[in-house]
Amino acid sequence: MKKEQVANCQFSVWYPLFKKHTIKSLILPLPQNVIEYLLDDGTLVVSGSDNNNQSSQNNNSGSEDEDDVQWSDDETTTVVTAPEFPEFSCEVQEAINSLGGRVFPKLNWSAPRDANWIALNSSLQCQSLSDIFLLFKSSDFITHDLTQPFLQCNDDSPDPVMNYELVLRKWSELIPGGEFRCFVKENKLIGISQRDYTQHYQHISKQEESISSSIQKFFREHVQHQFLNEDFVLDVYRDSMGRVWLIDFNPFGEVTDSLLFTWEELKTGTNLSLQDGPAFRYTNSDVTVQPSPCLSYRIPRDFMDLSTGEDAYKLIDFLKLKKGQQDDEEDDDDEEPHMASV
Ligand SMILES: Nc1ncnc2c1ncn2[C@@H]1O[C@H](COP(=O)(O)OP(=O)(O)OP(=O)(O)O)[C@@H](O)[C@H]1O
Ligand SMILES: [Mg+2]
Repeated sequence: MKKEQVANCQFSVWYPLFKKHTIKSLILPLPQNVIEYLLDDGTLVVSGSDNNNQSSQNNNSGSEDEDDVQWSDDETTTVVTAPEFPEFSCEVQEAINSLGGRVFPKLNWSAPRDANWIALNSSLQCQSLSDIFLLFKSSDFITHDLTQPFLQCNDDSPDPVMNYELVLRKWSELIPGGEFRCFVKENKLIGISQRDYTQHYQHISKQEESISSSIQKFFREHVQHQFLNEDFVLDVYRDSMGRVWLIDFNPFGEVTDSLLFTWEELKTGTNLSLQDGPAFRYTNSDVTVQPSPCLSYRIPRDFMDLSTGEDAYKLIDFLKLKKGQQDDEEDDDDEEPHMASV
């Protein structure tokens, strides 16, 4: 995979060419100070959000020697305030409003798909810049775009000059069973995979032929020989009326998830008999339903509840557990750490 091929998959490169066939979107250049804020992995502070940090009430009624938890340390305590980007924020808000008030955010290539669990609505739907910042700052995919977009390229040409951009796409309720990923090699559509392979969708097996032929027709009429690379991966959506929409272009290589194919198959053509058109793969009913591919990016629910104080009983249990552990440690100091004694 060449750097140029990756660069060609940036949103602002393909969007003007395929505008008619995809979801309405706006592209805003990311100011340098916003990029720096996104890359700064200090405390996550998001401006414009409801910061109900009640000022810590220091009524030290409890005896100090009993509880030596240090909530603050005079030397290191600083008041962390969220940086403000008034001009950029106005620009973003205007763009969001003009797209109907709810957007799906991306950078040049990636959406923060690995961070949806952190949002209050557990979704990537955003209504303001602070919603976007919360997702972007929590996402490894966004960091990848910002820091090493050409990591897996194998040519030694200099890195293309980057102009980072915030992409705002009009929010659309896409039904996961309507999403497909298409693999294109030398401008030939060689494979189509159900995108959400963790689920079995009955309609896909029933309508296999009509889905495949409508995607092939869309590809022939609107995409083939019109994209800058001859090898690429195309994401499409087939709506309930049977109309096919373009969702995204991705590089043809390991940076892109090969879903129900392997990259070996796609690159060498093994197991793909292409006489009757592209190979079409979907999850069968007898395949056990698999976990969501982004699960590994989450932190355990308990940590979230503890850190937000969401579940007071959990916090009490946790403190009791800690206290118990401390007592145990005092009892047998030189033993190995252990989880719990039965
Ligand atoms: N405008 C939109 N409104 C609502 N949901 C969307 C929108 N665009 C995309 N999605 C959903 O988000 C998912 C990811 O979108 P997209 O493919 O643009 O992200 P990506 O970061 O490029 O993903 P990948 O890394 O798999 O290429 C899509 O599969 C779709 O379910
Ligand atoms: Mg993509």
